[in-house]
Amino acid sequence: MPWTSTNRIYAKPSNTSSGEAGPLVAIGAKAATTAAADTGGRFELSDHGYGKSSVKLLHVHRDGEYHVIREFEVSTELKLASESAYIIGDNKEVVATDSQKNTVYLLAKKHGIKTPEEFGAVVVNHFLYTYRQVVEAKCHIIEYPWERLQAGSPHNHAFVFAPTATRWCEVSQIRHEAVAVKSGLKGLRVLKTTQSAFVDFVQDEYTTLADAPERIFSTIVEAEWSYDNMKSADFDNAWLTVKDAILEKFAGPPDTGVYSPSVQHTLYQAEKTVLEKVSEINWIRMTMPNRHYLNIDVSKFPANVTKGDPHHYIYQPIDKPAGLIYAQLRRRPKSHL
Ligand SMILES: O=c1[nH]c(=O)c2[nH]c(=O)[nH]c2[nH]1
Repeated sequence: MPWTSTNRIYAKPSNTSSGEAGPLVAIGAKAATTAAADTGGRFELSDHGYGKSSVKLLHVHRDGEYHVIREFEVSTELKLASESAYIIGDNKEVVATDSQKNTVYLLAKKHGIKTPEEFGAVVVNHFLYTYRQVVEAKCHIIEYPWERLQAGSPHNHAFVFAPTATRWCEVSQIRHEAVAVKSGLKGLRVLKTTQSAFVDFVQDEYTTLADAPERIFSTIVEAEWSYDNMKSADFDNAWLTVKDAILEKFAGPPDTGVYSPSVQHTLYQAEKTVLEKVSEINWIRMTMPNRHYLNIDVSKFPANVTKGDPHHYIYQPIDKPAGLIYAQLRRRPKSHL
């Protein structure tokens, strides 16, 4: 799976007996020549990696009668210094994807799972410092949205699936570098029936859209962000703060709402709120597809059939196409003036 790794966050972990890798340069150099030799110099492997996808895992923490659950899909990926498995079919340095799956279960049993981000760091650290042939390890985790059942008061051990939004994270580490963590949410679908407009846009020979001073606003929000300092980050709190900031800037106060002049502006407001509220986040990127709900044009029908109860408004939901609107907001580097 094509992960992109970005900011390296905390200092590299302390060495373990098997972790340091002086000979890696030699192994890497040998590997680089393997493909070239096999193809007479015509081709080279420009990327490779392998792992186990979607290892499903339920973690139950039992503290007397009070139980806490978190359910995940964990994917692992390793990059080896050697290309030999690909080029000449030599598996002697290959940590089997089946072993990677087992490792996920065993690390969860050993360390528990406080947050997906911290568990991801445990997983990538383990692979890098157990196997000297691994040059890069990645872990992608999706969390299933279980919530404690409220039966008058919070239930000790029963939960309800509440898929408001899906939480995910990507943790990666290159040997001798710090862990990089990216967190995200997806599938946050929202709609409001007023306090949304889109007017004063370009009018030219390509334009048919009329100014809409009043319209439905609906979107399915995706957001991803990265942390400045993994050690001081409160990942659960950050995720909830991002979700709440998006909902607050989309919806506004319950009685009056908040006016949106465009999807672009609402998206920016949400990102700004996140950077103001969560100091550990150094950038956030959000995507808000504009899911259109069209007014039904009844003007061509006779008045006697279009006349109805003025409380009823009927719109046509449109799946495709959707507007695609995104932006990334980051902190400016501090000026040294
Ligand atoms: O909020 C919006 N932004 C746009 O850029 C756009 N374009 C469009 O057709 N409708 C909208 N709505």
